[in-house]
Amino acid sequence: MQSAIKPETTLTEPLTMDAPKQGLPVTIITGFLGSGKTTLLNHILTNQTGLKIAVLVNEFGEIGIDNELIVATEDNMVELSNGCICCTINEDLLNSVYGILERSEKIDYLVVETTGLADPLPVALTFLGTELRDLTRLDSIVTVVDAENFSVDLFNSEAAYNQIAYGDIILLNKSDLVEPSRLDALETRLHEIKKDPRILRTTQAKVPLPLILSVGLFESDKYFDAAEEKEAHDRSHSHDHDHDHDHDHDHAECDHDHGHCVHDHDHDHDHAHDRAHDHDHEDHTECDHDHGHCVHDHDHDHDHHHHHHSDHLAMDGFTSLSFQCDRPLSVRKFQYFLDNQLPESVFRAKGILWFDESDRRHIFHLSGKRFTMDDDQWPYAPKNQLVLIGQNLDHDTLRSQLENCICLPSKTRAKGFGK
Ligand SMILES: Nc1nc2c(ncn2[C@@H]2O[C@H](COP(=O)(O)OP(=O)(O)OP(=O)(O)O)[C@@H](O)[C@H]2O)c(=O)[nH]1
Repeated sequence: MQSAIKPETTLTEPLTMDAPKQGLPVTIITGFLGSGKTTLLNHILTNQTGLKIAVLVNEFGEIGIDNELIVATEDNMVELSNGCICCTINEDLLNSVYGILERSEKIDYLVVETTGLADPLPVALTFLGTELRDLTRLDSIVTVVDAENFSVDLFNSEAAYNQIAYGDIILLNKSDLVEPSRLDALETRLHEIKKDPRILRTTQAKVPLPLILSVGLFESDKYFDAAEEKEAHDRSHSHDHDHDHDHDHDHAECDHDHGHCVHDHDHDHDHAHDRAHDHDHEDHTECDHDHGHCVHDHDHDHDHHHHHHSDHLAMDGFTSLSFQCDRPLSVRKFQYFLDNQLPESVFRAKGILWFDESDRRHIFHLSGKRFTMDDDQWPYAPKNQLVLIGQNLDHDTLRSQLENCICLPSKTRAKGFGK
């Protein structure tokens, strides 16, 4: 494991500390797959009243499940991007932020949720190393840690390591799932990665919002030498927050029509030793008329030459498989899939599921070995959307296993398959 990058070596010029930094305050939420980033986002959106918050969400899976998992609030706006913001100072992210800044309605705060596989540093540098530094003020990086699944070796990933190393605040989340002794051990481990970490133990990412928003930790802590006093400016944001309403599952309506398409987007980040820069894009489109939907496969190979962050997670072969279907699944077959077919290499899954046996919308999450299924009402016509993320996935096998979970419409269908 390489040690963390010294931030001062990555910034071309230090910011002047004389003038208080103006601009849109930004909080970056990072953390490994399934740690609770979207849960934290929903906590913020639900409880932070009085501020107009813009949200940028970057997802690794490519069918945009998150837009259905993020609570809809009247005041706030949510933008989703599927571009890969994990790699470099990113045009897409830059453009999305400009889009927000240029809106006529005033936005008070920006929250960026990165994918679980992203190194937060390039995201931070997008705000610090571009013209955005005059228009925004990076407030803090909040890192969500899954207390149950956090692994000792961090998947041998520098991205996961940097999520901890650059977290101004670490939420040790899912503390309900583990013994206190495990929490103590994890804190010890976090101390080894990071001196004086600010660690907050949480369940469902429920943290008092004044502890994580407008705290001005980012600038003062690490990225700039100047031992400047915290600007009074930072403090002048007054919020009235922390009404801990219960979430009432007010799901955003999806007005995107994804058609009947299955998108499959693999990110293969391949860091060769010579750091040769080499992009390899492949697009396959197959149509499977028998099942009445399309299959897009998008393989995305990056080959980076960043000296500092060499070991991306995706280097270890993390890919995502997206499955969509406008016919119901059989509960029994899906159960069989979970119990007997789903490989351990699938580390994370999330889905909106439609079962033949139920008229409810089922929300499926898997992180590590644990899965949960919640349900609510369909705000639109039922369909299935599922994303599986893991290492070295056998996409073809998984896809055919998932297709075998689909209920056969009727005996009149000519071509039977599966049982
Ligand atoms: N038991 C328990 N479950 C939690 C807690 N926080 C989040 N979860 C669940 O963990 C699962 C993943 O949470 P998300 O908020 O979607 O995680 P995420 O980090 O956004 O996931 P990705 O975007 O896929 O990386 C969901 O089923 C949550 O309900 C917690 O404190 N305790």
